[in-house]
Amino acid sequence: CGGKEEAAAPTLYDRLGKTEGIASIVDGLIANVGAETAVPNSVMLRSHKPMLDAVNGVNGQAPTDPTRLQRLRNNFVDQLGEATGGPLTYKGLSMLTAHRGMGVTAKEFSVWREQLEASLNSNKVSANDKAELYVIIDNMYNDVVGH
Ligand code: HEM
Repeated sequence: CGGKEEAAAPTLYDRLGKTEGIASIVDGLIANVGAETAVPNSVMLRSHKPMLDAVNGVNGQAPTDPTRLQRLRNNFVDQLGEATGGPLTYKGLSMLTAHRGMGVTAKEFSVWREQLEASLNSNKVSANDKAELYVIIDNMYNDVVGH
């Protein structure tokens, strides 16, 4: 070596491509969830309808909260950017508070996780890095499901 500083091992945040890579994963997840809400017998539509209605407007009415999805997206990027060891700071609600009143079911969680998996695959995240991210995600299961 000989340098003054050892290079720190890359964090999961680094390996996912830093903020840009995480944003791409989150945008893919959101696109996949959005597409799933449009299929017949969608599993995700029930829980997401209030947000979709607020963003899109109902029956030709103006949207009541056009930036709601964008706020969720930015909060999610911050949350993962922090949880994977990056320099971002999550400023959103706790997972329990964010999902309270939604009554998210185990089935809904598992379909949501499939949308995440598809985004991780299209972003070419390695099996190892996916496993590490799923530890973080699955730790939140009890705060997300059943409230
Ligand atoms: C571990 C898994 C999950 C994580 C990490 C997560 C993360 C988040 C985050 C960060 C927010 C925004 C909180 C805020 O803005 O303060 C949020 C909101 C939301 N989540 Fe999740 N979520 C997860 C699972 C789910 C599942 C399984 C569903 C439904 C099937 C779901 C539906 C929603 C909806 C509908 C909102 C929001 C919002 C609104 O009304 O604006 N989430 N989630």
